[in-house]
Amino acid sequence: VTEIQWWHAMTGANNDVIVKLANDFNASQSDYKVIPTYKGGYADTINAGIAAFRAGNAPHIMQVFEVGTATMMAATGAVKPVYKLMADAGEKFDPSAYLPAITGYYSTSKGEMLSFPFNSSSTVMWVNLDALKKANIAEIPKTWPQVFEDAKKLKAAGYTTCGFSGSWVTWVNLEQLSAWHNVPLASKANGLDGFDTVLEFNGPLQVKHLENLVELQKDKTYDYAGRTNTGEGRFTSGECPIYLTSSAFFGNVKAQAKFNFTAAPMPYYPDAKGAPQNSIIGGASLWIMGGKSAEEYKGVAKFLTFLSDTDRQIWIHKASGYLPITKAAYAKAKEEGFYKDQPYLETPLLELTNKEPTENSRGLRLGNMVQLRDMWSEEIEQALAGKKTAKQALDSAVERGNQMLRQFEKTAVH
Ligand SMILES: O=P(O)(O)OC[C@H](O)CO
Repeated sequence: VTEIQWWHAMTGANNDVIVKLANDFNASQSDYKVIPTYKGGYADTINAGIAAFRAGNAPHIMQVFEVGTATMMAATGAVKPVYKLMADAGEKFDPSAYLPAITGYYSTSKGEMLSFPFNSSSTVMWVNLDALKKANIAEIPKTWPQVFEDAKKLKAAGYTTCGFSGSWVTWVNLEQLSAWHNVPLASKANGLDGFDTVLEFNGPLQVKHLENLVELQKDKTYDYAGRTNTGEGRFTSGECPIYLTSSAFFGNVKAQAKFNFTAAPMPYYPDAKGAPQNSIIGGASLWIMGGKSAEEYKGVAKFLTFLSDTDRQIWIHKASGYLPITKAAYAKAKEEGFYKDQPYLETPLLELTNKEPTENSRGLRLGNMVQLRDMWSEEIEQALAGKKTAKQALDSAVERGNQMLRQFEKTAVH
């Protein structure tokens, strides 16, 4: 049996999904064995993978979050592009079978798919419906001003430590916020059109949004919940009744929340022209590492085909809240009437396709993004702590970030 190592970053309900997929694949044939290993959060996993590659013992398959895409693309030689893998292995593969909003993120401008879009998500607003009832809020808020107003009512109704919050602070409040309002995060289509991109997220919209969060943090109408998704338990425990994070929070919400819930579209500022635009994807894709044998690659290719199967895609979608990645799976989920029962699982798909994407909403691809996000988070934390104004924090995040981007341009081979 040829072993295939799969490093991943999934915990909770989504870890169960990974383990079941590997077990089912292993049971379906006897030539290959996929062995999944949890390597920590997304940042830990990419760092572990890069270190392992340098030491000559990289896994075959590595799950890399969407913002690690530029780093992986620039790592020529370290990776085997998916389109090449499938062709070399003689595995049937049609890139047009996948949803374009997803594959665009992971393909070259020529449409060559570099990584396999395994788990794509988008940001949604998770809502505790019982809490809304308790606070006499009749409608799910659609705009940011409504969220702020409702969060105050929720606080008064007993949710004293957190009216609303969210995970992945930069993803939600800078990256998705910018796309959803059709304003640039960075030039050159947020870096998709070239590594010589400059950050531009210190504009009026982003500054105003951060000012609002800073103001509401003072009495915990908003309460910061961290740089990654470790704060998500604050929604399922019932502490924070409105919570913006990934659609892939679904598995844990379903298993843990003892209240009625839904996932609504991200709020928008009604005075912003053109909002809401469309959201961008989050989640991760599978990168195939370089330097493995033809036999091992054959097994990896078969595993990617196994993952693309329509019914399996629907199962992943229903179990996790990640998106069905193929057009066939999305169409079948609709036909089955699935979204009539659970409309909230279609929310991220409707956001992604809300309008034809613009230069500001096709996606983003920035080098050193793991480090960028950490630094942006640090600046936002300083503003929330009252050590800097929102404008100062975002100006500094842009300036420091541009230096990191120029560093990436100098050192990356691309
Ligand atoms: O929780 P996920 O897997 O949907 O990922 C959320 C963000 O996109 C991570 O960068």
